[in-house]
Amino acid sequence: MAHPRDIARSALSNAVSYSTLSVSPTATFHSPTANFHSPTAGSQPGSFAGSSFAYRPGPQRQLKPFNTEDIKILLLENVNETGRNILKGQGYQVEFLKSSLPEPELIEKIRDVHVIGIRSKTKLTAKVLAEAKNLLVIGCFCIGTNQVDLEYAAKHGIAVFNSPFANSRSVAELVIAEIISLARQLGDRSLEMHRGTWNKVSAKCWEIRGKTLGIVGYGHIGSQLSVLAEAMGMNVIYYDILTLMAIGTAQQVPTLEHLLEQADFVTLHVPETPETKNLISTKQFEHMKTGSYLINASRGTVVDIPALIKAMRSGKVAGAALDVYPNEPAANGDYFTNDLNTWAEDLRGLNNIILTPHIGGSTEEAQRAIGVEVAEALVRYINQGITVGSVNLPEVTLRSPGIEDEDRARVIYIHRNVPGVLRKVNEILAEHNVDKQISDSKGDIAYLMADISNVKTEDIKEIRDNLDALSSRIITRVLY
Ligand SMILES: NC(=O)C1=CN([C@@H]2O[C@H](COP(=O)(O)OP(=O)(O)OC[C@H]3O[C@@H](n4cnc5c(N)ncnc54)[C@H](O)[C@@H]3O)[C@@H](O)[C@H]2O)C=CC1
Ligand SMILES: O=C(O)CCC(=O)C(=O)O
Repeated sequence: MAHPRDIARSALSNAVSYSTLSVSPTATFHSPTANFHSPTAGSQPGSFAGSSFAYRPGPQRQLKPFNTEDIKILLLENVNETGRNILKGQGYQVEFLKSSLPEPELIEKIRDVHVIGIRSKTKLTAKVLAEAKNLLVIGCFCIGTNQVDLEYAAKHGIAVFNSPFANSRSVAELVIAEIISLARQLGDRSLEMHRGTWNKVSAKCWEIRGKTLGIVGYGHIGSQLSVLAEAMGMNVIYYDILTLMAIGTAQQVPTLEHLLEQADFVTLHVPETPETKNLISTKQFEHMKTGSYLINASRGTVVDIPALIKAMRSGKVAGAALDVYPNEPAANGDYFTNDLNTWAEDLRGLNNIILTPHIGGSTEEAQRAIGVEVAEALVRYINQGITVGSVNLPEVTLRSPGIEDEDRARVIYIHRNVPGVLRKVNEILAEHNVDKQISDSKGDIAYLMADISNVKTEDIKEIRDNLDALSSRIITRVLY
């Protein structure tokens, strides 16, 4: 018996209507530049703002198997208007909420939608996704994707996209500000003045010139930070599980301990994974230099906060800046207290600690660029089935048929990666002319895309039904 998800999705891909012709859709495979300022560019159907790679010059047909207004999108967590405008410009139904939702409300809403857009707070667990019977695709309007059960999503043919580096610069700049602020105890001095106290001190206040910055995780953010820190006269060392090319005169060190023993400032830029949980805990604080500083703008689980509190009380750590926490409030105005994290009051009572509400990527430039990048990826996936940039499905693309190419259809078949599938699929497609075909796999999941010609509207149902009947099938979509 067909799963309700499949029936709902089938309803979309069975609707037989040739879509209107549009201007040339081109593809953006790189983050738009950070100074992208046009909230409306790219909002017209089939055009993509900030495109850096147009893979077919002439006019192309926009492939859609449905009426665009049937597509329901839920955007949570105040997704930037650049993204909202692109999705609305396609004619999709877009519901926009400023905050994340408690799980019961999320489950209620996710049942109904084909697309969900989130940022870092909304947890799309297997339990939540199991209720999302219509869901085709998830857009994470941020870098991190740890909040989504990527494996469950892939196994159920739900694509996940993110914006891999549009906010990296914003995070790196925040960290530079924090390094100086901690070295000069700016947070404490400012707080004292706000309370009416003049406290002019130089003891244990330092220049950052000549100090060593230890970067844990030398990816997009870590390497960007490396450049900025060197420009300010710091020596940079980094630790990463991968061997990575050093930028400038930075040096990779072989172990985390080497880094902790040498660094005056330790800053964390790793993803949330089982390996990075409590990456910095009691043992690691022991390795740190007395009077050094810790900055965490990665994920809250990476630092053992009770251990940090002890290390700061003992003077081992002279200051810290935290932007992320194991449990974060759902919305602005909510409280950050012991109800959320049992140690919150102790943390707030420490000296020289900068606490920010997960604002590392919160700049106008970053949010605008992320809005464009993720919304464009969603449009490409919904309208053309292109998975380039997906974090959980194989990355597959084909150039779209031109407007003159009639009687064409694009078959998308997401399936379990088991032997013999291609043969069976090609038997089904054999009655038509297969113009182009591409297939790729990622672990247990494979994604096949074929553009076929010589297809009549009445053939489409048969193709779908035959593909749906294969035991390897996860999702079938036919776009035309
Ligand atoms: N505070 C904020 O607003 C923001 C926070 N973030 C967080 O920052 C994290 C890092 O971002 P990017 O630099 O863009 O990621 P990235 O993927 O470009 O780089 C992460 C680096 O960490 C390394 N790594 C992974 N596990 C490691 C381990 N156990 N030990 C040492 N190195 C390890 C990887 O090899 C990689 O080089 C994101 O995953 C996200 O969680 C990202 C953007 C904004
Ligand atoms: O600004 C946000 O919503 C989340 C930023 C972040 O942590 C990320 O991009 O991974």
